[in-house]
Amino acid sequence: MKLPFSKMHGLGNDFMVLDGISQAIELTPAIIRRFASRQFGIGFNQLLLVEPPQQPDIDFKYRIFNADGSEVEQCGNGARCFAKFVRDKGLTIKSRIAVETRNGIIHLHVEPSGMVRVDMGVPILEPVKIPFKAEKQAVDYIIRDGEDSFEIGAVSMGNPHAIMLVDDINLFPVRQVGRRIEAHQDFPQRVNAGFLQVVHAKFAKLRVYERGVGETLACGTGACAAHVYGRLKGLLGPEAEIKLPGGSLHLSWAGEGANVYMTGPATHVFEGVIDL
Ligand SMILES: N[C@H](CCC[C@H](N)C(=O)O)C(=O)O
Repeated sequence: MKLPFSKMHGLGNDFMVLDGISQAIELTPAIIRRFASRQFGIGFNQLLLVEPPQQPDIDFKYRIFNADGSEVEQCGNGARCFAKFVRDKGLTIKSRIAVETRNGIIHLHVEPSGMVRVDMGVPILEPVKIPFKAEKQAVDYIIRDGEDSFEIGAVSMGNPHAIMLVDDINLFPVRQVGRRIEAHQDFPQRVNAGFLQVVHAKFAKLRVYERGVGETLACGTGACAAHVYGRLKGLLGPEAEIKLPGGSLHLSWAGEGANVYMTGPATHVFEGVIDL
């Protein structure tokens, strides 16, 4: 079977995007891992599968799979690319799109500039819902790993994030520490590990070691979670630019109980066909 796909990215966080509306597609974790391989397949951080909605008044459903084949709840950069994909493919003419993911409904607005503003919903801070093993909800937690202990924030944007403040993201051993946090026993579904350097109240730098992938050039939900943690620590204001290695996102969060808004680009790279 020939499988057409679009290759896209959001600030270098790259995706294989599939239209599961015009064609029925059955994927297994092994197939996803093969497609994700940059030597044996297409190469991507996540695979996005667009499907018909299952709820009324919702335009689409989209499913998200990490390069290791695991299906996850949310993807911020992916949401922006999804919005561009469904419009470019003529699956909708709307510029305001409601989409169902594994863990909630998000609302997208494709602006005239082509930038996409995503309402990512209300961040989840209750440990059991992240999920994260903690006695009670707090701003900061200490997790222990062998001889070491790490101070982190824990936030879910539908998917789990641990965020650590660092002095200089370019000098910090993100991959070594990220790998240990991703697999830490206190996160029963593993976790995305963000490393945040606050420059001032409106600007911060971030690197993310993503669950199921490793370090990526950008992580949209990671930027949302980092902004929330930076706000809770009193270090970031309600509007902030967060710069990742692949580029910058604009974040807006009024505070606890409010929705997080993320604005950024979505880029189409090429169309392809692969043998399934
Ligand atoms: N690795 C993430 C999913 C993709 C998130 C990231 N690519 C984004 O833009 O939010 C997880 O396992 O929860």
